[in-house]
Amino acid sequence: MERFLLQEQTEPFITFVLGGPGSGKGTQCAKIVETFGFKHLSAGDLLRREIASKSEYGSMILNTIREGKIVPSQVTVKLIQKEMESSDNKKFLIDGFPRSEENRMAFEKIVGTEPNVVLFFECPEAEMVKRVLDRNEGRVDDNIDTIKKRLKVFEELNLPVINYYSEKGKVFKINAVGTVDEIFEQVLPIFAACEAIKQVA
Ligand SMILES: Nc1ncnc2c1ncn2[C@@H]1O[C@H](COP(=O)(O)OP(=O)(O)O)[C@@H](O)[C@H]1O
Ligand SMILES: Nc1ccn([C@@H]2O[C@H](COP(=O)(O)OP(=O)(O)O)[C@@H](O)[C@H]2O)c(=O)n1
Repeated sequence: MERFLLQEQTEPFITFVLGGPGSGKGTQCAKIVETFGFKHLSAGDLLRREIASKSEYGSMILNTIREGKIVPSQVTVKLIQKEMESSDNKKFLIDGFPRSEENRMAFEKIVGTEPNVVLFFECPEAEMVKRVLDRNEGRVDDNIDTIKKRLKVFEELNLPVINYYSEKGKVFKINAVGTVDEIFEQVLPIFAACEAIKQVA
């Protein structure tokens, strides 16, 4: 018992990875995981997994994604929280979340913490549209009509979250145009210079 009480509790290190649809968040997350050993939690992947597992929320989530809208925060935050709690790795890359101020406030309330770092992949709309249409993963939302809706939702609901964290000095803005390696060259020094990551198990 005493051994557990004496065990050091380290705070998690949380990075939110934001950017419009197709800006390259998932691609860069894979490189960050490879280099810095984070646990990657993609909100979109967790929601798609719920649809595939035919959970009680599956059809609601599918309809919401088809419309390019945002799934109720309660549902998404619970999925993220469950993954965080069951992970031994406490360095988290939370990708595609928070997508709205409602998402952000629900995370802060339910998980009870703020991110250490927010990465924002800034990409022109035409490039995002091209990448999403070329993605070819058979996603129900990678078609021109849904992309237009997702871009509108990004501008109206996600940019305010980026502004909120910018005012807190937490946002690192990355130019998402270029090769995957060129973009990662901008990401690398952010984590390489971060002493706090080294304190986290
Ligand atoms: N720097 C890049 N240049 C060109 N295409 C890219 C680049 N980064 C990612 N892609 C491609 O663009 C598409 C969207 O990238 P992805 O990482 O899935 O974006 P997001 O997670 O932001 O939706 C994928 O098909 C990916 O292979
Ligand atoms: N926090 C989130 C993340 C994704 N989603 C839904 O999942 C869809 C796909 O998100 P994603 O992050 O996998 O993909 P991209 O739009 O970044 O390409 C979004 O358009 C939303 O419908 C959500 O509702 N809430």
